[in-house]
Amino acid sequence: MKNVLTIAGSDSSGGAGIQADLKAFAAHGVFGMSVITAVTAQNTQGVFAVQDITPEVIAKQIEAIFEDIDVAAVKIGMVSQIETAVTIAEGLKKYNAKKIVVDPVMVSKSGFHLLNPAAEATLVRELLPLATILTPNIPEAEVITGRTIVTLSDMEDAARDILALGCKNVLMKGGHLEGDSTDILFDGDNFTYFPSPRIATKNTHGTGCTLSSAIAASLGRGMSVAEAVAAAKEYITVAIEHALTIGRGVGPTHHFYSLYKKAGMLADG
Ligand SMILES: Nc1ncnc2c1ncn2[C@@H]1O[C@H](COP(=O)(O)OP(=O)(O)O)[C@@H](O)[C@H]1O
Ligand SMILES: Cc1ncc(COP(=O)(O)OP(=O)(O)O)c(N)n1
Repeated sequence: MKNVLTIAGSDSSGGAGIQADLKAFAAHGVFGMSVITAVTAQNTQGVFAVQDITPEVIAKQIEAIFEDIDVAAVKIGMVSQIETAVTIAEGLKKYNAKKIVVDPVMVSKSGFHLLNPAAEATLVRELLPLATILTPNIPEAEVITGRTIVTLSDMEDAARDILALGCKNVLMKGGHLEGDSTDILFDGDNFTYFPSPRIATKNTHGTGCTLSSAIAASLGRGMSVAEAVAAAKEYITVAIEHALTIGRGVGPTHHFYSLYKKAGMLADG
C-alpha cells in the first residue's frame, strides 16, 4: 500500500480539512498520514475559532513522518500563517518530497479567512513552486493573479499566469462559476476540460479538500497528473451527488458512496 500525507487544518465537523483528506485517502486505498497545521472549531454553519499549531510542532510532525516512512505523495491544504508556509516548504525541500498537490485554501465557503491575508504572498512564493499541481478555486485564482474570472477563457488566462509562477500543472476549479462545474487542467502546453453538470445541492462543504486529496491519492498510486485529475473529478462528482444532509448548514461530501453501494451497505441498496 502507498502512504500519502496531508498537511492541513483540522475541521471538527469532519467535512473538510484533515478529516476529509483522510477519508478520501481511505476511499482510494492509500494509507493516510497527517501533519496538522491548525485546529478549527467548525461545523456546517461556520468557523468559530482557530488555534494555529506552532512552527516547531509542524516541523516535528514532518520530521517524524519523513524520517520513518516512505511518502508517495503529499497534499497541502490550510496553511494559515506566514511561518506555517515557510516551515512546510523547508520540511518538504529537506526531505525532497515528490508529487505535491497544493490546494491554496484561503477563505471557507462560510466566509472565514483560513489563510491570514498577510500570508497569501508567502504561500505563493514558498509553496506554489513545489507543486506538481496547484488546485485553486476561482476566488483563490483571482487573488493569485489579480484577474477577474467569469468565463472559461478567463480561467485559461489565469491558469497561464499561475503556471508562470512556477508550479508544474494547475487545475482551475469551476465550482464557483455559473452553469456547468467545469474544471480546467493546464500543463504548460495543453488545456484539458473536465466538465460536469452542476449538481443542485447545498451540501458542498469540503469539496475542494476532497478533490485535492483524491488527486494526491491517485498520484501516490502511480497515475499521471491527467489520469489522477480525471479520476478525482469522477470521485468528487459522486461524492457531491450523494452529499450528506448533516447539521443545519452546508453538509459534507460522501466519500464512501460507491464502496458502500458495492458492499450493499446503503439503506436504499
Ligand atoms: N454544485 C456542484 N456540482 C458539481 N460539481 C461541483 C459543484 N460544486 C463544486 N463542484 C466541483 O467540486 C470541486 C471543488 O470545486 P470548488 O467548489 O470550486 O472548490 P472549493 O471547495 O475549493 O471552493 C470541483 O471539481 C468542482 O467542479
Ligand atoms: C480546516 C479546513 N481546511 C480547509 C477548509 C476549506 O475547505 P473546502 O474544501 O474549500 O470547503 P469549504 O469549507 O469552503 O466548504 C475548511 N473549511 N477547513
